[in-house]
Amino acid sequence: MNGWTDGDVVPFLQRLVPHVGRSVAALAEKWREMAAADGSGEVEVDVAEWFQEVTEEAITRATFGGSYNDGRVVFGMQSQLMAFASEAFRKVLVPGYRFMPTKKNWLSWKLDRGIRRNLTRLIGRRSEEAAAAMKAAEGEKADTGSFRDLLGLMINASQRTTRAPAAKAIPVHDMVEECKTLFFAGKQTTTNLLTWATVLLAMHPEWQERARREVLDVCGSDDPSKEHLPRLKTLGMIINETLRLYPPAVATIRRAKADVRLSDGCMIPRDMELLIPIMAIHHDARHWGQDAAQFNPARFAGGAARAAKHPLAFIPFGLGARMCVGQNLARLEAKLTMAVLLRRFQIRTSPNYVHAPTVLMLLYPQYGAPLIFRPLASQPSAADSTTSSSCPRPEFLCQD
Ligand code: HEM
Repeated sequence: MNGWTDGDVVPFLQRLVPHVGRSVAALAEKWREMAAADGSGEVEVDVAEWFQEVTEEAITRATFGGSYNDGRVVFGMQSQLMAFASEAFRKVLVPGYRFMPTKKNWLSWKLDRGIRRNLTRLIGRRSEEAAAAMKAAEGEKADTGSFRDLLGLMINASQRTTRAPAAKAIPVHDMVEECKTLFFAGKQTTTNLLTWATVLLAMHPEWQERARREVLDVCGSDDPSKEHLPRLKTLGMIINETLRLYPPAVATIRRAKADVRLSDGCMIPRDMELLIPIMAIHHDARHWGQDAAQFNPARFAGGAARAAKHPLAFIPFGLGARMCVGQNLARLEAKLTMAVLLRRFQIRTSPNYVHAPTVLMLLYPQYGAPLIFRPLASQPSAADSTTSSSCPRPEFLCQD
């Protein structure tokens, strides 16, 4: 998936802005109606649950683009499968249990077959369309290489390699697995980022107010567009500080390709697996100073690389060749979601909120994230939406 350039990624992400913006605005509208229906004029929602809608829509659009409706069916099935997997993860592991013909296992197998069948059919149809487009473009300077969605990127790469004698096409099976990986890697991680960022805004009203003022200054009476997002610097700092304190992926793994001797004399033999403890590095006072455990977005004012004493002390998306391919999409979703919500609501923690981060593959709030949303007096009209026009600079790609 790493064969894309900034020239491909920027327009691709920009096209997603209106879709993600609309889905957050729709969510906010539901909360506003719920608040209006309640005598108190405010509403308590568990954002850890509700944000799932936003991130599922975003990853489905990013992966399938024009085939969104077909993709939605597939990812709907995968969502159910992931719910079963996370339930199983909470239980005691009984070796071999997953092969037993229990009702849940039957259902999981059926869902898995359905996902593969639907994806294979979709990939077949899209490949035929891409081949026809490529044929039609032969002899012309048409750009069939640029992509509108991630599946298209894979299909284009496969079609190009089919024509290059030494290269191999990407097998359909691999494309199916890549689509499944994108959903798995992109949905819950981003839901957790949105959740922790909103919780932190609720806990820190001074930063919430600062971010809201910035959103109103930059966006005026409009909902945020792709031109506005790069200018929301305070929000960028808040998102980075959220990723530092509550990195959704708490660790990653590497295997040494060769013997390596570290500067302190410690020897890492070839093939040894190393756990990179992202969360621990992010909380290490030697890198972040004595306030390492405190929420202080200001530490990111000079950019992510200069926030800590060591430039690689901030690695929420990993690093190197296998670094997360979805980080710009995740940042875009987070900025857009926070900006849309801050324009509409005052946010505070509910008395029912218990601060208990826990690791269940990812970093979750153990008892959910019930927050209280009070609609602000001046609300954007329903007709307001995230609009698009040309953006000169690929600033989505910077780490703020
Ligand atoms: C806040 C959200 C996210 C976080 C914290 C996150 C974190 C990570 C981390 C830590 C890795 C491992 C990198 C390494 O080992 O160096 C990774 C890999 C990956 N992520 Fe993300 N991710 C996020 C969102 C996404 C999204 C939205 C997508 C989908 C577009 C995505 C797709 C992937 C893929 C495909 C890989 C494997 C890359 C490879 O092995 O080459 N991630 N992510």
